[in-house]
Amino acid sequence: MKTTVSVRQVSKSFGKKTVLSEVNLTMEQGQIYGLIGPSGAGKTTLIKMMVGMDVPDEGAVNILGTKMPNLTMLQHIGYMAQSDALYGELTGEENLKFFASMFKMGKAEQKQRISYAADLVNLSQELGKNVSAYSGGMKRRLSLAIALVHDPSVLILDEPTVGIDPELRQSIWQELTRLRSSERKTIVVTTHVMDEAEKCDRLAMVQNGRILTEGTPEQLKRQYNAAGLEDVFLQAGGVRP
Ligand SMILES: Nc1ncnc2c1ncn2[C@@H]1O[C@H](COP(=O)(O)OP(=O)(O)OP(=O)(O)O)[C@@H](O)[C@H]1O
Repeated sequence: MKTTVSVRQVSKSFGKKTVLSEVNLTMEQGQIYGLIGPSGAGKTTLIKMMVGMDVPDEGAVNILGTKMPNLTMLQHIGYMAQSDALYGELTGEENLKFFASMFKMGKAEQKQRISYAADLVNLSQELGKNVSAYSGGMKRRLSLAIALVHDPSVLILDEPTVGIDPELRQSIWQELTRLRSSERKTIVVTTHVMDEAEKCDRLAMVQNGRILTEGTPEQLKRQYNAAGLEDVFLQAGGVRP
């Protein structure tokens, strides 16, 4: 197995508040890796370090063997932030073209990738509309399409399915699973939804900037003798005995 994302002894504070404390994680090619934990646990801060938008005070994050932040790595990383960074006055298609143009891609490939990404999130029929007229769910879908448009080998998705209806959520997860299995992508995803956590190959439970526990969903349930992941989480966090 090839390690694609490596987080080593990462600590981070904002002022006096310690947000991450000696975090170690290893993610591999062909793996969906879930980060779960309560609001404010430090998941987004960790993800921003993977993307290179923030730097650790201590420790290091490596993506595909390269220490982050590193601008050239952006070609290999697809990032979907928690809040959508879209141009409202442009159409969906223009947004996709704009982001695609930042990457090395021929015209024909760009067209094919835009059509694939828009199809995947079921937006093909809406691409001509200005994004300011999109619903919240449509904006999330467009953000996901943008994260995928340059065919990155590492996908980092911060709560990708918030505001997306159950049917599309299911088809997005089907596609994430296919990208993992057929294209051997590494997919890092944060979620608050336990049935999405069940679909991950491995999970890390984050609380107060520390990794409480880590493993496959099955391992975690066995370790805590729990029926479901929610129970594991409550036990690991000391909420339930
Ligand atoms: N730039 C910043 N300056 C100061 N504090 C920050 C900054 N960014 C994050 N924090 C704080 O760090 C803590 C962790 O935030 P983070 O966004 O990483 O949590 P999270 O686990 O992603 O939460 P959620 O599930 O709600 O997205 C919070 O207390 C937050 O207020």
